[in-house]
Amino acid sequence: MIDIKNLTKTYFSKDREVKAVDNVSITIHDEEIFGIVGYSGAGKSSLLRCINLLERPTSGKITVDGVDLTKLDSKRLRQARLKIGMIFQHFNLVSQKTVAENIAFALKASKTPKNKIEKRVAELLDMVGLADKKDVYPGQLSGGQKQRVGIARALANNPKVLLCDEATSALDPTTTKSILNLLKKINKELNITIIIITHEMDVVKEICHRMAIMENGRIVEQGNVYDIFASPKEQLTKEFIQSVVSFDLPKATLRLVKGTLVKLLFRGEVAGEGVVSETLKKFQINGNFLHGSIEYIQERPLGIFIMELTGDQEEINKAIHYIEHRNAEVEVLNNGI
Ligand SMILES: Nc1ncnc2c1ncn2[C@@H]1O[C@H](COP(=O)(O)OP(=O)(O)OP(=O)(O)O)[C@@H](O)[C@H]1O
Repeated sequence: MIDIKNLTKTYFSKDREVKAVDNVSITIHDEEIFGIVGYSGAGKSSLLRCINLLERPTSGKITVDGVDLTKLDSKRLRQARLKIGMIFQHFNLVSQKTVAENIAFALKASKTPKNKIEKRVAELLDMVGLADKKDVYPGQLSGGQKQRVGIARALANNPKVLLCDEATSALDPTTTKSILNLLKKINKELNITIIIITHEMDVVKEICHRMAIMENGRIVEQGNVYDIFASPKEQLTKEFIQSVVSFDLPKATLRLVKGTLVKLLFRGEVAGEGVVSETLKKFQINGNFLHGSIEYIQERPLGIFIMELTGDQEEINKAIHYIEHRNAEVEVLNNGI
C-alpha cells in the first residue's frame, strides 16, 4: 500500500515560490491501477516524482508498505527505489546503448551478478514483445517500441510499483492502446501496483480502477473510475469526462425541444433501452432519443441517454419516477418547457 499524507511540494526560486503540490493525501491499494488526471501545470509530475523521492517533498509523508520513504537515509532510499519502477513520456533511453544494454543498465545498478544479466534481459524483452530487437539502438525503434524498452527497464528489478509519467502522451491512439494493454497485463500477471499520471481521460477510462483529479496542486475529487464517470461531482471532473463522453446538443436541436428534456443514466447491467421503451408504453407518452451512448468502463456498461418526452405532463412525471424506481438516474434538463 502507498499512503501519501498531507504532501506538499514547493519550489523556491530567486523571485518566487510555486506550491506545485498542496496538501495532497491519497491511499493507493496493492495491485490497483490508479490514475491522476489534470491539465498541464496541475502538479501531477511533481506529485509522481515525490512518490519515489526523485523530488523531495517540502512536507508530508510517503509510506510504501509501512516504510516512510522521507525518513530513509540515502542507502536505504536507493534500495527502496529499486522496488519502484518508472516510465516516462519521452522514454529516457540512452541513445548510444543498444536495447539490451539499456535494460542491463538497471540490473547493473542493482548489482545483479553478471552471469544473470543476459538471461534476465532476454526474459524482459520477451515479456514486452521485443525479443528480436535486443541489439538494435533506440533510434531505430518506433515510439511504442521505445516505450516497451522503457517498461522492460522499469521492470528489471522486479518492482512492486510502476510509476507512469504521461507514458502514452507521445504515442498515436493505436500504439497507446497496445501500451495500455501491456500495462494491464503487467498489473494482472505480475501483481504490480501502477500509478499513471495523464491529461487524457481516455487512458483512465481504459485502464484505471480508481482515480484522482488534480488542479492547482490539490486533489479536487477522487474515487472509483466507474462512479466518477457515472456521477462526477466537481466542475473540473465534468469537463474531463466530457472530453470522452460529450452530450452537448446543438443549439438548433435544443430550440426544437418542446417537451421534457431528460438525461437518463443506467449503471451496470440494467438494459437502458428496454426500460425506456417499456416505460413509454406503460405511461402512454412519447420519447425521442436525442443523444446517447453506452460506455464500457472496466468492462461494465454505463448507459447515458438524452431524450425528449412528450405527452401528458402528469404521466411524464410518473414515468420519470418509474424509471428512477428501475435503478436509473434521471435528470430533468429543462423542466418541461
Ligand atoms: N523544478 C521546478 N522549479 C520550479 N517550478 C516548477 C518545477 N517543476 C514544476 N514547477 C512548477 O510547478 C507547477 C506544477 O508543475 P508539474 O510539472 O508538476 O505539473 P503537471 O501537472 O505535471 O504539468 P505538465 O503535464 O505540464 O508537466 C507548475 O506551475 C510548474 O511550473
